[in-house]
Amino acid sequence: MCHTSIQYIYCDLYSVVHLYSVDCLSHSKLPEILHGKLLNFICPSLHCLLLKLSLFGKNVVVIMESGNDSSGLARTKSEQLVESAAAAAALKSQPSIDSIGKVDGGGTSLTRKSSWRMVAASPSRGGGGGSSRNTHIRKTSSSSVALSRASSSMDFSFSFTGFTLPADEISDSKPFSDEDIPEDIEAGNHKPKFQAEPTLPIYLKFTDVSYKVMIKGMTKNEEKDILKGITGAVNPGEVLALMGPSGSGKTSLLNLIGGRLSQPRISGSITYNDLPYSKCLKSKIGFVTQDDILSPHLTVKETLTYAARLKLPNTLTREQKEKRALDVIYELGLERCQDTMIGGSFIRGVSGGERKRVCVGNEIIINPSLLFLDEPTSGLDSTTALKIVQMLHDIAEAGKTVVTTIHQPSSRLFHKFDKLILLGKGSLLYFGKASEAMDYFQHIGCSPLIAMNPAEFLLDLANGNLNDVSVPSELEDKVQIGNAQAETRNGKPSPALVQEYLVESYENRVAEIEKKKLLVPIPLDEELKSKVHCPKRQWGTSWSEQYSILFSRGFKERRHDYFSWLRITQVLSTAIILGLLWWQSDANNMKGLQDQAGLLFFIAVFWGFFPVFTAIFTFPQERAMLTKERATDMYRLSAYFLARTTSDLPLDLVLPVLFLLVVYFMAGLRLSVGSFFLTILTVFLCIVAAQGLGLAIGATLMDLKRATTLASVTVMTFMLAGGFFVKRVPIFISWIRYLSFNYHTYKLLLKVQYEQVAPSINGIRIDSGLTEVVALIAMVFGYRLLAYLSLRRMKVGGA
Ligand SMILES: Nc1ncnc2c1ncn2[C@@H]1O[C@H](COP(=O)(O)OP(=O)(O)OP(=O)(O)O)[C@@H](O)[C@H]1O
Repeated sequence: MCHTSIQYIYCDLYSVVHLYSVDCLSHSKLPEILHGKLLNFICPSLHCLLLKLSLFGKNVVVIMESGNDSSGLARTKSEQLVESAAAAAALKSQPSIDSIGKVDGGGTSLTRKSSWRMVAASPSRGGGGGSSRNTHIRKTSSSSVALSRASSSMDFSFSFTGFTLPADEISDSKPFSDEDIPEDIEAGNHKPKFQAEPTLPIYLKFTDVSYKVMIKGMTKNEEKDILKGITGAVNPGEVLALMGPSGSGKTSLLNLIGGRLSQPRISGSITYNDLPYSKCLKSKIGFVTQDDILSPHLTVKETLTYAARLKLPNTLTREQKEKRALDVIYELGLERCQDTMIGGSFIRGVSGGERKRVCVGNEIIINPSLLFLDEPTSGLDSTTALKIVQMLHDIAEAGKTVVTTIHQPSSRLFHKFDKLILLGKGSLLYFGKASEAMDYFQHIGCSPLIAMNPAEFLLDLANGNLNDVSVPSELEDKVQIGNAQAETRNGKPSPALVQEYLVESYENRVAEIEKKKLLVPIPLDEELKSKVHCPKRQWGTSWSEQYSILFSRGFKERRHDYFSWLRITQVLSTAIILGLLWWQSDANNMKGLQDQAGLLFFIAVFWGFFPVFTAIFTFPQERAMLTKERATDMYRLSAYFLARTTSDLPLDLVLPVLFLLVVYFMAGLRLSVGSFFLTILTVFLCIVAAQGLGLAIGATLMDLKRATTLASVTVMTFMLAGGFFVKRVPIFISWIRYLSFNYHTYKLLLKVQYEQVAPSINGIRIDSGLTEVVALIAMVFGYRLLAYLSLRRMKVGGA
């Protein structure tokens, strides 16, 4: 029976707001529903509130839903809505909100707690048409979008303090339709193409996972529990969210189940298709870290193209790989910024949301079976965050398994997760369907008393904060007994007690059931299952290809360095000052020769000093990137190492040539082509040897402070032992000069200039120079080998 035509706004207390148009309502128990809802609202266990406002002559109903109890859970949202709408129709006869308050005496608390100030809609517009459209009850996913669209078009804002809508626009507020839903957010409209390609389904299970770390103290070491017996599972097609307060262990758990931690203090079982972690999983896992690890000087397109070329298998051509990168750019909506540099602390680049999407793109480019993300939405506005979570949803829908940590999602985000793990101080407080989390906590006596985003409510609980949350009778008893330790100032149980209660409740009611569920074998045939296990690593491309891609990437990354006017000016100005000071020096007399020897020693020191200090930064600065990329077996370390060290060589050649072109001729050094080129060659050898030392120190210590301290001591020692300052070095320390590249360079430079002038200069004997050349070449390779071995022993996740 059609009672009325009414448009109303449905709001769940998690701030999801939906507009509905309903005109055909029938319900035989309207008064009961009304009374029930209002009474329930006053009781903590309640879930629905109806208000009717007669404002500006319009019939307006707000329905707020604060979660479901167990019976509510069984009902669908649309069923609840039909009930609510029916109640709304009944309310039409009620004069005002005050009269509702009088029904149960709860009006005061109702207005105080929720303070919905004004909600309005015109019955003539929303429901007046009597068309079939008006009887349609929209599904929740699109309706939330509809409201945001509707709210902007109607110019009202929504918050927990209510809506505000200019009175003159109330009657103009138009009902929304399907066309109103923005394309980019509407679920399912934006299906990724490549993500739909079939991948190996991976079922992830983890049972009783514990993780401890050793904290080093001044006097003794202490063991700290980071995770305590966490159990959970996630299947292909699902998004599992890890939630909890800061420091609760989300990242640690994500790293553990993502195969990124391999320490002896880990216990429990983690399986992928019922098999343990194996190295070949690296190429099937995408892992988006909390910090965006990207090269700031590459553009979005370059970043994704290099990732595609390195990660994708050789079965694809270069063009296909580049096309895949473009597909990812398109799928992630990065077309507009594809030629923008990523940027960093000192260079303005893409926005935070775009950078996060590039990070995600970097990982999904391989079409991974398992995708892990650490706080992919932190620092983003709610719309961008929603886009990212919607994207995760799409990825999961394509058959991937997605696990993400999330800090404080909005209610819209929260509803996009399939499963939820709630952690509190490393303990499991809840594992199960995200949609059932509120019911579970209501079931154990913790219900929100006011409008609350479920995520906020859950985080409050995990923090042990029961403000605006009903206190379970068990805890109330403890407080009433007068246990001082259990009570806080406001008469609420202490956070520690709340957490203890939540952990125990989960252990007693759910944990065992969930563990039993995990014992059920996964529904895959053995052959498919075993594909997660293979004895050998799988590289995307061959060694030579990896080398050439990394060389080209390194070259592009540092192109700004190569043509940095600052560096060129620095070198040229030093050269000019030297040239002026030693202007046309004459080596034919003893004083002039002594002066020139001083210049040659300075050249040996100058080109020994700078390369050490620039090379020191190489590996510590790239450590995060290297660890991230090596953790996914993107390339071999040897290919990276060689590419990284050789891609710097062009600059290392250009600058000393410029320098010598100025100094050599201004200072009037030996005018012969051979001498000039031998001088360049000597300086070049010195640079490459010194770089090797810098690389070795950086790679061994991986800490810039310690590395620069060690380097300054070493360089100073080598300089002092270089043969210019001290002539008579005590025998027991004289060996040190043979380690000094300054000494060998100086000796070679003297030889090139004066081999025909004198048998020894400044106490340094001029000989064939072979020893010096061999010593420098040995340093070039020896220091690099040391650097390489140091990098090898560097831990990468899951290696
Ligand atoms: N290797 C470690 N050594 C010492 N403490 C550690 C180590 N790893 C983790 N912790 C500690 O374990 C706790 C959990 O850390 P984790 O990073 O997993 O928390 P989180 O929930 O991800 O926090 P956030 O949301 O702030 O990122 C923290 O107290 C952290 O200090």
